[in-house]
Amino acid sequence: MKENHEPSDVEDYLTCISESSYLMHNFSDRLNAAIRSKKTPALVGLDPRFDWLPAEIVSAAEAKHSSKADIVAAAFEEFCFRMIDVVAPLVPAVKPQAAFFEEWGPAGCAALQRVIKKAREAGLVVICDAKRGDIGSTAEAYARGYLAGADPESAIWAADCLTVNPYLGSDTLEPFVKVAVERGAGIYVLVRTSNPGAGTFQDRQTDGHTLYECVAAVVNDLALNTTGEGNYGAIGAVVGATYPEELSQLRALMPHAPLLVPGYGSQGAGAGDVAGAFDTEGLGAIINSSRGINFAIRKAPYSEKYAPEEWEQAVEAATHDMIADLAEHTPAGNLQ
Ligand SMILES: O=c1ccn([C@@H]2O[C@H](COP(=O)(O)O)[C@@H](O)[C@H]2O)c(=O)[nH]1
Repeated sequence: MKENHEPSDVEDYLTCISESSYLMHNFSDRLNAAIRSKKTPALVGLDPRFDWLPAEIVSAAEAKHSSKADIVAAAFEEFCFRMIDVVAPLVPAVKPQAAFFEEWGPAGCAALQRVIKKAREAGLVVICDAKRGDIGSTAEAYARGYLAGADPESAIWAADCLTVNPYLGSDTLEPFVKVAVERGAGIYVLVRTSNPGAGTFQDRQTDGHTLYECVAAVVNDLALNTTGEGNYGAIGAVVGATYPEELSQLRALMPHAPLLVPGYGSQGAGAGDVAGAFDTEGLGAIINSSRGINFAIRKAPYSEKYAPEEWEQAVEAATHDMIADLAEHTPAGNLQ
């Protein structure tokens, strides 16, 4: 693939920044240190859904607030804070899903901001899943707003990393790459998503290559040019666990890109499906589960073992089970 990828301004730009001292704060180096320290690539998504929240959290929010948006935002914040308290000792990173917070306007956005801050203070790497992307000059505003990287004071949203939509073209990735490298932050570019209709556009072929392979080639170039101490760059790829063959193919096509792999658990993928995402050390990928951890109490075996008010114990047990599952069935076992 790489030989078909035409040189671009992105590459010229990367030649300049590759000597920058900012690379000492490389996102992948920080993420891999966290993965090694927790001995697992399990990533907990923070996807609060009001109808599924514990009753005590909802009643406490209702007692303090009158508008629906304020009630929901307060409940989301409390739920996520308590999720963070449970999972921070166990996993390297969390992924708040911005959509659930944005739905509730300014109150929801303020809650998201505090959740990100709390997660960072708990020592977690924070990946904000907001799937941003726009023409270059606008993309830069997104990048400046979300990407704080090594210094949490450098951006309002203060995330370590942001998910990015590449549909507008490789030039629109440039501002994200620039800000990420300057601040020691990272981005995960959508390459092969986990949804059932992912292939509608992503599998379309041009000159014998699918669209997702073309995006993967660009991502790997960006990753290669933003490596720090280790093999992986600050620019990674989102690749769904629900397409295991493509996941293994993309691991090989993007040897320098860290992978963010959603689809484990509630979307049906298991540990065997994500084994191909890792290198032999058990690095190179983080595996996300959101509903399966957040709302473990709603499903067997946790619903049988714990009372509804013991939902945090269910979260803890589900996180331990995911960690053990990945350790047993994937190269992540080599981290133990
Ligand atoms: O291809 C993609 C990209 C992002 N997501 C997001 O990940 C979580 C998955 O949640 P589960 O409850 O574990 O299914 C969610 O926030 C999605 O928006 C994805 O699923 N697939």
